[in-house]
Amino acid sequence: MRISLRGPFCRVALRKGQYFPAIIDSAVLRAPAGIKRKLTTRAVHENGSDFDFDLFTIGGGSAGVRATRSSAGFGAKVGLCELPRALISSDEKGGTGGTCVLRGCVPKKLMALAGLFAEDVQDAASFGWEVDGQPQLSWEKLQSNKRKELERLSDLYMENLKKADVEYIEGRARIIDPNTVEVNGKQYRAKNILVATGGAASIPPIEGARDFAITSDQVLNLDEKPKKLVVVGGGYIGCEQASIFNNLGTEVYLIVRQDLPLAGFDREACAFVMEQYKLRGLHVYGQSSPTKMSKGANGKLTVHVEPYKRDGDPFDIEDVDQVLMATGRKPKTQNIGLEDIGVELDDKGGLKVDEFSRSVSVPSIWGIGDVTNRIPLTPVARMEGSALAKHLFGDQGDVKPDYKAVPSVVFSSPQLAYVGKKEDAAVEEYQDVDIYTSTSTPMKNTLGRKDVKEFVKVIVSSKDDKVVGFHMVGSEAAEILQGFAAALYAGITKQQLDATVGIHPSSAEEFVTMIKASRKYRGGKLTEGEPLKC
Ligand SMILES: Cc1cc2nc3c(=O)[nH]c(=O)nc-3n(C[C@H](O)[C@H](O)[C@H](O)COP(=O)(O)OP(=O)(O)OC[C@H]3O[C@@H](n4cnc5c(N)ncnc54)[C@H](O)[C@@H]3O)c2cc1C
Ligand SMILES: NC(=O)c1ccc[n+]([C@@H]2O[C@H](COP(=O)([O-])OP(=O)(O)OC[C@H]3O[C@@H](n4cnc5c(N)ncnc54)[C@H](O)[C@@H]3O)[C@@H](O)[C@H]2O)c1
Repeated sequence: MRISLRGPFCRVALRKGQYFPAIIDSAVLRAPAGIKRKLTTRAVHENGSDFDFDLFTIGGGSAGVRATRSSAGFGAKVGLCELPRALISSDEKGGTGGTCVLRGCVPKKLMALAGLFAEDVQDAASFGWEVDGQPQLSWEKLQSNKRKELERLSDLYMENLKKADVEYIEGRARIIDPNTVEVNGKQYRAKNILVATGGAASIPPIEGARDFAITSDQVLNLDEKPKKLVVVGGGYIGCEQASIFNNLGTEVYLIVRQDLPLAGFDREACAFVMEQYKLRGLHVYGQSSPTKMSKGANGKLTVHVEPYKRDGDPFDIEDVDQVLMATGRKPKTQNIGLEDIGVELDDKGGLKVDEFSRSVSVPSIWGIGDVTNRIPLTPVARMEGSALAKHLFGDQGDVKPDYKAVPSVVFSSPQLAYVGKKEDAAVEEYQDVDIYTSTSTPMKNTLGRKDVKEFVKVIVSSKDDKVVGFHMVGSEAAEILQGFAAALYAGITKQQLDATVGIHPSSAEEFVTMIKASRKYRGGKLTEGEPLKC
């Protein structure tokens, strides 16, 4: 099939600097029918000069790669610049695949899976398996196999970009003017510049932290397994890493500023997951924050912890091998030229964009993924990338990212997953709300670790019977919640949920078998059931 482009600038740049008459083979470009609308404006005259690219992307992480490949799929001429590869990131090092592939989701999940085998061995004994001696973990083998897999994936990302006819440029990009990017001393002109530079760990000004503590990049690449680890910060990274190392046999101390970790999650689910962490031997200190860390002559660290916004005694954690600062991440918007061309940033340094991901101050600049400080998750970064490609080069008119039902999971042990509203937010928004909860022992644990429990919660807006939130704490919560996220997106009612036949025996069936509400709110006030204690 062939498609023709119309208009005065009816030509197409298939390779940088090479222009061809406007008949292109859509099979090569994989462009769906009817994409002509925006391609007629691609890589052509503006201010009297040709552009090298329709779109130039800075950053080859989840966001940048998706936007770039999708744009190329629509027939746009696209370039992408990424830093040379390294597992520990810096201003000069990065690598295709970005945080998710090289120092985020993927290595984290591999490490989490490694830790779960220890639990499995424990559970297997209650099913009659006899394992001779204590199973031993080869740290070196785990790290080396993990590294190979990350490199394989990163290479694959690069190959796929090249297959999609994207011009790949390795180096550090800097924006020179609203349509020019410089890499390795060479300038590239682009009609649109996409900033997808992600974020980096931020370390608060705690005495000794910059000298002695590590970030998530390093904790995923340690040469030796720490015997004793202090994790500062009760967010996603803090809870996941604390849990992972606890499962791998490290003595772990998790320091959390609030009473409960995971501030953005449902309080009842957080209280439940924290009990499960403690049950597995994790030391959790709530309402606490470290104020100092120092290194002794034996190379071991001491962490001084003070109560946070409460009375209480300070204490020291001694003989510590590593301190992980999991205290949040900052968008990477510095030293790439944004400030020089007047690109507006938000108060946390994120690139300020409108609902279509366009910079609010410089129209040729676009931003997606973690750099924009919206929802810093890989599937969201990808969704923003797809939406942008459609918006710029597709045939569906204006397209914006859809944040209607973004599910989220903490890959700790157990996992905590949710989609939709948490209880307090649902009550505030809908006023009349029914809460259904259930606690159970997973079948896998009925013969052994009986204190391992799972928790599910369904939140319903009672006026229209719509389910507005699903929450789960459990070993398979991530796998189970994905389907319920689709149901929530589609607007499922509680009646429809009740009419759904369960899968028996499973943990998932709890979601479709809860008949009686645990609590009810009317007019924003609790009218039935016990108030929440957390
Ligand atoms: C430890 C950890 C675990 C995580 N786990 C999960 C998870 O389980 N699930 C989930 O959904 N999300 C997870 N995340 C979040 C997820 O990794 C990010 O939301 C996602 O990677 C963001 O993608 P991005 O493309 O916006 O940024 P990034 O993936 O960070 O990509 C940005 C890229 O830009 C490059 N770059 C920066 N500056 C320049 C420059 N000047 N020139 C050229 N290139 C440049 C960088 O090298 C980098 O490769 C995790 C994050 C961390 C840190
Ligand atoms: N499974 C996942 O999807 C996953 C996993 C990891 C990261 N991520 C993404 O990456 C982002 C960053 O993760 P994160 O865990 O670094 O950030 P976060 O914002 O989730 O958590 C940071 C935590 O550090 C605490 N903190 C900050 N300063 C502190 C101090 N001085 N003392 C004690 N505690 C302090 C905060 O209260 C907060 O609880 C997340 O928002 C998430 O979107 C996702």
